[in-house]
Amino acid sequence: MKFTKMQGLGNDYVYVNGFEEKIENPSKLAVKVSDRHFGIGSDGLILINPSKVADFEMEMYNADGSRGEMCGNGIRCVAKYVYDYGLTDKTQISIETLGGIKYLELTAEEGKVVQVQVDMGKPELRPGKIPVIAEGDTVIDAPIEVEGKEYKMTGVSMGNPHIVIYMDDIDNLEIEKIGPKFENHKRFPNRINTEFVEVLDRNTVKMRVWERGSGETLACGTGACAVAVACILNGLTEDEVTVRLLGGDLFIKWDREKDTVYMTGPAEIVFDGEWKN
Ligand SMILES: N[C@@H](CCC[C@H](N)C(=O)O)C(=O)O
Repeated sequence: MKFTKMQGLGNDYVYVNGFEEKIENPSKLAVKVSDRHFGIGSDGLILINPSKVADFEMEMYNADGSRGEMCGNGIRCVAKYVYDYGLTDKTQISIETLGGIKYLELTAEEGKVVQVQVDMGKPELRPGKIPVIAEGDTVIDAPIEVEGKEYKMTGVSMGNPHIVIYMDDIDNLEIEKIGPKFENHKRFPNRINTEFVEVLDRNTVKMRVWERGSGETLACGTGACAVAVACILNGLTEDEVTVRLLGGDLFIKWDREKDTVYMTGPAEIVFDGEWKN
């Protein structure tokens, strides 16, 4: 099986061209290839497939083999893959995901994509749609008890489920201890991606993420969008936010008139390879 290892701000996946390769059990393959000792090493697996309703389809799996509806860093890499490897010559493309069809604008230099802007769509705030078990129409600054401690969460779906938790010092957070407690908390029927956030100023925030199905990653695109939406809803930032992640910065804008979120960031190819297993 031919594959390409790609990363967006260090959030790395194994990409397989579904036009050429037929994968029988992608969930099982995701677990194998993601292993950083016995596999290729990645946060998961992404298949790039033909689509009947868009230019391409992105089929995304986490490192534990579970399916993710959307992947912000992954979708920018899919855009780079299809352009750089000649599957399209368009710089405006659409990609079908389980979280809806996304529209992307590619910036290319000397025939290679260097940056991608993604229209990530409308943030979903209704608890039942995220899903979060909660009373009311939204989950904004709402209490949640984890391991005997009360936190305040804001819930947002960007096609996949997120909660945002504000903290003073995320650098010293023992995320591998607390992350799984949020991920598997009984109030999240589909588990949850959790972003831990420090607000730096009205246009800049810093975050770490514990991803559903993959653990701590260096960046999460849908997570950065959820964080920007949460910060704006909580009155902490303006509508344009630079989100500082462990792997680098993402630029997020919530266009309130169109009620859509734009994410801009890089995508890179690490290497091509052949999987023999
Ligand atoms: N890293 C991704 C999100 C991947 C899916 C997520 N773990 C889930 O299960 O929803 C991103 O960049 O958005």
